[in-house]
Amino acid sequence: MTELSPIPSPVERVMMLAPVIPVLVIDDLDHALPIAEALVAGGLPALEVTLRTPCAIDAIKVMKQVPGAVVGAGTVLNPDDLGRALDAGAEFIVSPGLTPKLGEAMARSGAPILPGTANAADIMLALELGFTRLKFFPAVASGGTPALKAIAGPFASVRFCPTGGITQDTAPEWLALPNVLCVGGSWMVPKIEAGQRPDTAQIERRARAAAGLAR
Ligand SMILES: O=C(O)C(=O)C[C@H](O)[C@H](O)COP(=O)(O)O
Repeated sequence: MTELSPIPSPVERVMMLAPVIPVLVIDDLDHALPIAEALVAGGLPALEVTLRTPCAIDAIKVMKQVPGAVVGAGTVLNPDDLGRALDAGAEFIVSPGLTPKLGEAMARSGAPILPGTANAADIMLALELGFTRLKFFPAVASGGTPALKAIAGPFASVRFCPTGGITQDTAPEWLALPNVLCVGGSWMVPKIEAGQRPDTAQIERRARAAAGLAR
């Protein structure tokens, strides 16, 4: 089994930018810039914009204007989503799960990719496709840290970004695992009610606390 290569792959470089990748649901395009600025100012440069809202693709383009931001797309469900995200300039791609069709398109794209996996079969499909840096989703519901500890046995060369149900308080247990490079989570940016502006001071504070987590 190979250990971590001394030269980090492009996706590993994204994973190492900060201990936490914020997972963002942008409902209003006007929120994209202030949210990205606050997260980057707080020390979280890698931003995952989920393709769950109509303005997500435009939000990726807007956030890329923030100096220091490395903007990726999440909730990439199929090759179409992948194409739209890459056309918008997404610098990394995250999927919640993995299918052969999506996996082959992701491998062909050559982009930095974190395919979603939840169990040994998913991880084996990812390895067949050449991916060794994976999202573990939904992390808590899929067995939490005991699951990822058990996975380290047969899959010693794989490194993960667990996401789903992780908070500022529980992130340290995950970041302490040797097969975890970073975690993903949405807790830095609370849901913004219609008509409200993002509370950028709060977002920056939460980002700074997340960026300060040890790994
Ligand atoms: O949309 C996707 O592509 C996903 O994979 C789901 C997100 O990663 C989680 O929804 C974030 O989880 P929370 O931090 O528990 O909110």
